[in-house]
Amino acid sequence: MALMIKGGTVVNADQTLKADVLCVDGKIVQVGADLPVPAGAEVVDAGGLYVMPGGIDPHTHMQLPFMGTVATEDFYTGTAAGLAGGTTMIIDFVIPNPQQPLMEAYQTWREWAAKAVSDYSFHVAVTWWDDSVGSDMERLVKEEGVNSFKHFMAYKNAIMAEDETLVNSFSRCLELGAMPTVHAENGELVYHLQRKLIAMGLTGPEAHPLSRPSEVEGEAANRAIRIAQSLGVPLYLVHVSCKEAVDEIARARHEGQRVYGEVLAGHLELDDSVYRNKDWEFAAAHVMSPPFRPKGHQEVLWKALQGGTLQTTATDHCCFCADQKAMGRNDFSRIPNGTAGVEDRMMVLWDSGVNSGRLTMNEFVAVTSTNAAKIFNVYPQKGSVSVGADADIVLWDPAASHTLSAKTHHQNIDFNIFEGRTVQGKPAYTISQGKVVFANGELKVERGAGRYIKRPAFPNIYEAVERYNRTHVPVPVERD
Ligand SMILES: NC(=O)NCCC(=O)O
Ligand SMILES: [Zn+2]
Ligand SMILES: [Zn+2]
Repeated sequence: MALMIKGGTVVNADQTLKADVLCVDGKIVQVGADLPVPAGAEVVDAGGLYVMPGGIDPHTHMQLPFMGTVATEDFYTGTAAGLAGGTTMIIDFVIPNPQQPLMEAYQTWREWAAKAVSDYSFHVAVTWWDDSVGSDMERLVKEEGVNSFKHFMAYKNAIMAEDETLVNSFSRCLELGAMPTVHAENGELVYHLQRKLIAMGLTGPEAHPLSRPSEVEGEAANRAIRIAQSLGVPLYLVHVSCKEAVDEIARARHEGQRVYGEVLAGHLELDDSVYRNKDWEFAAAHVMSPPFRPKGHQEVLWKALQGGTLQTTATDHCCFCADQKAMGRNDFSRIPNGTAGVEDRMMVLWDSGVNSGRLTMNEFVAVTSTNAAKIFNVYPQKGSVSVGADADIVLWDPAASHTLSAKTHHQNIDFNIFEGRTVQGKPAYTISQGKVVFANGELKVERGAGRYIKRPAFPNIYEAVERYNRTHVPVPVERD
């Protein structure tokens, strides 16, 4: 099946050029000026549009069982919503219960994800430790194409990884050529502050950010970074939300450590005043962790993204509706944590990033797609409009505007944290595996068309990591 994208402007992370793009059987086979249209090819007129790599959201939680309920967005509805927003690949998370074998959890998530309509991949969480976990990590890397492992430093009495687990798992990641990632919040402190606030009579959503102040994230970010430094392993911090964590990443990078950071569209745009809204449901709908931060942190995050301290953008898409949020009516610590955004991320990033002059179009592509593809080692199969790449493409209309709203979005949730915001710049067409799956506001998706994408271990930074570690092996002092 051939698809010709005619007359557009190709925008990659490294260059912009006027070119046609020919896709055959799901791959890009030609990029160049005035390409002839093969007989029988479908033609899409990209005049006035930017032809960019489809977005990669490296942090989603479709149908996650969490805090006594299950996220409403599943792999079918969630990947469809992603396509409507120009995101053609997600990296979701397998999260085993403590003591559950990693392979068993992985198989469960693979079954759940079989209905996805766009390509997807998995990070696997390490929530506990013994030798069998290390063996399963090896199988996941070598047989299943998993090259990143997640560690929740928060959620005590549930999925929190203790320091012992972090040290063992990070070391195993180094041996296997995988990337350790962390949700950086000091779970012990969060637990303590939650109990203290409730004892003081603060039971509403306004207490949520007070139980997880930015120093709680800064401490955990520093701890994870220092553990990674001691072991000589690279590290990726998910949903970096505050100045304290940015400062730790900047310092580590300044000192030559390979540390990467992700920021969520929500953390860039919203502040913690949402939790003090008089409407309980509105405030609870914003409960996610780390929480939205006091005014000032957003600009720090934007500068860190612009300056390269943070490299990727994500959503942490994790949908809970009003009836689920109501589980925490009398105790904010029981409000299921999570907000949506997989459909909105690219539009918000374009509007606040490119339209404001914070990001060039090429930088936009880097932070919404290419950098994630590189860090998680699927580049240039993903994250690039180039010959040989997967034909996952978004045709972006910079002139069109769109109002983000729960009334019109495709996300399976009754709330939108960007409700009512009108953005300029949106996908006119989304192409997945060489097929038009979203055009002029209409989705044309096929249940199960999404493929599981294997991500090989030892991304190219590992060449340098291993060489560096080899030249820093301690040697015993020779004595008589
Ligand atoms: N972020 C959030 O509040 N929910 C999903 C789980 C996580 O990523 O921490
Ligand atoms: Zn998290
Ligand atoms: Zn998450």
